[in-house]
Amino acid sequence: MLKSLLLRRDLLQPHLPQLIGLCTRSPIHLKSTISRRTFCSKMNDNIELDAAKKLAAETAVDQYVTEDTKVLGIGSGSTIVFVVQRLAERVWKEGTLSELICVPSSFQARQLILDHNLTLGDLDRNYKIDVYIDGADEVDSSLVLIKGGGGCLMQEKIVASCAKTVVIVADYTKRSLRLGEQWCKGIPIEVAPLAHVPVKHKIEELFGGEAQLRIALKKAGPIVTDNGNFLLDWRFVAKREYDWNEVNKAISLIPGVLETGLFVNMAHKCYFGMANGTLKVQSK
Ligand SMILES: O=C(CO)[C@H](O)[C@H](O)COP(=O)(O)O
Repeated sequence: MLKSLLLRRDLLQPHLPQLIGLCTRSPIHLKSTISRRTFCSKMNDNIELDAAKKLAAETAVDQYVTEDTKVLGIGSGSTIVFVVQRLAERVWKEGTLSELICVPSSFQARQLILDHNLTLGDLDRNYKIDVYIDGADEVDSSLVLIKGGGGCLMQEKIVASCAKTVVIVADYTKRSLRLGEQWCKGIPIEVAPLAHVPVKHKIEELFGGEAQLRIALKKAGPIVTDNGNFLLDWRFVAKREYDWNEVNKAISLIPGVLETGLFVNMAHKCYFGMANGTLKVQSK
């Protein structure tokens, strides 16, 4: 039928505009146009986000890592990749920072240090850290951080606590006035596996909201941290006023809680790469 129609082009010709209109308006066509557009705008968002991360990361490295920096703590996440790349450039292309030792805060950070041929340190030998650079999931106006979206909060907090200066690098989506404005996945809390249910209920009773066990995507069951523990993501009550210092202390005291993803009074400076290619710096 189609073949015979195509052969009679003379008959089809006058109706072509309507036919084309029909085709372009068909739901399937519309759907694929929309999904192509969504795909493209997601791609653009990612390119913009990566540029913002890179700018924040490179500026922090260039301003905070000098020949006097002997030991540097390396955080975890996607922004940290740009930090390590810039460090490798400084060491291998520019021939500087030859004595720099890097202390990792996770399996990922350790791999990054090794992959870039930087000198790997550890807290046994390098427990005095000059500068710690890390990303964050959200940073409020007082530099209180939510960390642990990538599941590495416990080692991150330990390494950060050994540093004289803690510098945060992030893209513009992490910047907020109040916690919860940007990051809606909750505050990560690392717990001993056998305690995940009692800890969940205690947090909810004390502070409201809901604490959920983090489930793996490509494995059946919960996410297991680098330290062999589970994670709860506590979605607090967004409208409630919390004193994050007090909340952090209270949650840390619950038996079975190993660490919280609330970093209070730890960060000294935060570099945000903005969507328009500029940089915003926030200090204590
Ligand atoms: O806390 C972290 C990992 O546990 C990361 O620093 C945080 O999730 C930010 O990651 P990214 O740089 O990918 O946005």
